Amino acid sequence: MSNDFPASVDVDYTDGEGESPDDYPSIQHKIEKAVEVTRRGLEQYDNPAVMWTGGKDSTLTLYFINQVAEEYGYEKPTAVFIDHFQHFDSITDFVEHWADEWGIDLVYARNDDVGAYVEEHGLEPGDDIPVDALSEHNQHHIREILEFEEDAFPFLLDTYVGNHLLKTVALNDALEEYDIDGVISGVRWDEQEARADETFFSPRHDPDLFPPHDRIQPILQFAETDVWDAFWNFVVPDTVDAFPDEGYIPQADDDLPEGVTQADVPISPKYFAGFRSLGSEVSTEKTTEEPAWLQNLEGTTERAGRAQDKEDLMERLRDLGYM
Ligand SMILES: Nc1ncnc2c1ncn2[C@@H]1O[C@H](COP(=O)(O)OS(=O)(=O)O)[C@@H](OP(=O)(O)O)[C@H]1O
Repeated sequence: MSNDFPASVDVDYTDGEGESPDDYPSIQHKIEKAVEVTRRGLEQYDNPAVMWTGGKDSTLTLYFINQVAEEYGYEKPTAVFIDHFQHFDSITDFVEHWADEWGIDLVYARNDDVGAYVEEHGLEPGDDIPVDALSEHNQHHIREILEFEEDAFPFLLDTYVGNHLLKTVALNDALEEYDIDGVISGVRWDEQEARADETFFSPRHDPDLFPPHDRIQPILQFAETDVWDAFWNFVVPDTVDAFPDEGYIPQADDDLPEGVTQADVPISPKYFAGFRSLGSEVSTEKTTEEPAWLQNLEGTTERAGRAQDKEDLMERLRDLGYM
């Protein structure tokens, strides 16, 4: 691992070590830290980018970026949406609408080689993709990096080969193409065991695995319930004039302030419909129709249906560059 990348960056890679959401006892403490990390990130990296899915975590992260950029005069980073070909349809409409509204340059990262095979053969999620039909670049990842020996793998996101090719390889290629040195993402300590030891600035410097870069993770300290608190008390009132400044928590999609519709609120319609997290169309389940923020957040799971979370799959994917 190279120790001199990026030479000019001055961040503390141990910041957040051994901490958990409880070390930030109020929403104010959590927000203060998010702003501090975001500000340092925008200041220290030449070309940071934010990983944005339209999900609640990355949208909250983008809110802090917008605030910091506007207050301190930084350029807003490009937002990278990794299109893995299995998103809910409404998600791209959501990100395009809010990118436009917030003046964000949005780019799509895709593994085009896999995409072309899927398209040409009309594959559905779960169908097999033969390894030897893919490019040398993808075969290198499958054989040398993942050490996967079978002839084919399923076109599914939440699997070892599928997730790596559709998301990590697409991300790595985008880092290279846009020369990105800081990847700002919305990962949180409480959402996944494999993310519980992350620090606010985290190095990814091994050039054999990815274009060397750092991860900037401003909302590690937010538990799921804090994310919703931040939305209804800060993000939404700051974005939608008709919302009271002191915050307001709607009980349903028809319980918005006079004249406001769901489309005016920077929260994906999927959360209004009861989804707690937005993975892929085939891997994400909802267990109730109740809006996400009203569900029993502490007593039930946020990531129902995510096969990635099984065994040590997430750990292995993350070692190879996943978020
Ligand atoms: N496809 C894609 N495109 C761009 N950015 C992405 C992508 N997948 C993950 N991320 C980034 O990682 C954050 C956490 O993602 P998740 O926990 O929902 O992802 S997953 O469980 O690993 O699928 C995620 O934030 P949220 O999606 O808001 O949770 C992003 O900052």
